[in-house]
Amino acid sequence: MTAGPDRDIRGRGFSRRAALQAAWDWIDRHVAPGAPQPLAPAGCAGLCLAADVPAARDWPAADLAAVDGFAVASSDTLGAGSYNPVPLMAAVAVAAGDRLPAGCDAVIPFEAVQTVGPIVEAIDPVAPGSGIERRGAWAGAGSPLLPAGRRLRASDLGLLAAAGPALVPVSPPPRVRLLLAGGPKGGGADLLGPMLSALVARDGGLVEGPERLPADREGLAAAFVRPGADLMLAAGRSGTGLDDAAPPALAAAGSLDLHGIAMRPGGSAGLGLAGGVPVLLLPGEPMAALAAYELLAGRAVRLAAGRPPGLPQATVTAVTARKLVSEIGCVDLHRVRLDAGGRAEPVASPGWPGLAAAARADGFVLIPAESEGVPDGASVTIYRFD
Ligand SMILES: Nc1nc2c(c(=O)[nH]1)N[C@H]1C(S)=C(S)[C@@H](COP(=O)(O)OP(=O)(O)OC[C@H]3O[C@@H](n4cnc5c(N)ncnc54)[C@H](O)[C@@H]3O)O[C@H]1N2
Ligand code: MOO
Repeated sequence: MTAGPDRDIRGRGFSRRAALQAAWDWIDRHVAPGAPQPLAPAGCAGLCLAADVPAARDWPAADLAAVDGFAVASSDTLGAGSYNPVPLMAAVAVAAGDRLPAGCDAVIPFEAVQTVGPIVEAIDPVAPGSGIERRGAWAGAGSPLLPAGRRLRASDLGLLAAAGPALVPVSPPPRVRLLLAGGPKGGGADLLGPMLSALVARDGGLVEGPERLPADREGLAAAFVRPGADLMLAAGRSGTGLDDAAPPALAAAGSLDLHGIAMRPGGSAGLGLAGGVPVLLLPGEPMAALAAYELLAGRAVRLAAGRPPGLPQATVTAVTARKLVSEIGCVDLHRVRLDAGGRAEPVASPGWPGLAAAARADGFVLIPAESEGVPDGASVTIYRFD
């Protein structure tokens, strides 16, 4: 058993750690986006659609010229050829984007006609629909425009202005309370506030804090039960030391459902509920906090924001320059850099702390729990830090 709400493991150490997959399952069961809000699309860049959005009207709204030339009835060009120019008495000069005049069903580009004085002559027949954009060609009223879950891109805002409804249902950004428990020891600077705030914002959360609190069980428990947050992250004092107040504080405020996760770095992370709100406990050691954010907390923030739960980093495949050793039963996060030959070279072992090593790395490779690692020359997926 991992520590439950009633068992204080301070001074005893972890007897067993939960599988990372079990922590993901817990997050997927307990975290959901907030009720959809109808918002004007202009303010929705980066937010996620909470439902499918169909086109509200035909786009284009009418048949339009797609080229600069002469709008014609295609039947008027029948039999035209360079030896049989056909005068087009009803041709109307149009520019691309103009509404097609009544009675016309094609546009002949300037290059495909000859003019004799004021007379325009077709030197080739045109098919109906040639040189035009039909009404509803890009989207017909009621047809699917954007799917639920879509994180709105700049171009989507254009699409919605063209053919979407006045208001779209979006998942509101979750309010993420960021608590720093205890802070750095030995008078160092706080690294976790800036780093975790940026990560939460990256994943679509609205940061409340960071709030610095002493490593005190009552004070932390009070911060956990305070209403107003959709999700909470508490970083620092998450381990098994005598000063590690965050796990017992969460147990007192609600429930400590998992503590100790089979991953490196970040293995002293935990999770539970306070006042019905999911709480993630992250280690204080900054590299462990980064790993636990990426592998656990980030998933919760993205789900709460209505985003896909998987890692958001761009990936690249590379061949290892050296063996990546891994501990069986534990997901290992290897910081790697790409060497001059484009090969993945480890910069530090998963058990070695330090954010400085992350700064020297281009990304990370994840070795699954069942693997002893990968040999040199093997192909791996790198999640890029940038
Ligand atoms: N018996 C065992 N001891 C430890 C284990 C274990 O499995 N058995 N795991 C180790 C691992 S791994 C880690 S990681 C740490 C986790 O420690 P905590 O989460 O309790 O972290 P703290 O005690 O708060 O501090 C550790 C370290 O981090 C620095 N820190 C904390 N907050 C900040 C901050 N806001 N900004 C910058 N740096 C911060 C702090 O100065 C400490 O150096 O437990 C091991 N022990
Ligand atoms: O939580 Mo500790 O890395 O396992 O660095």
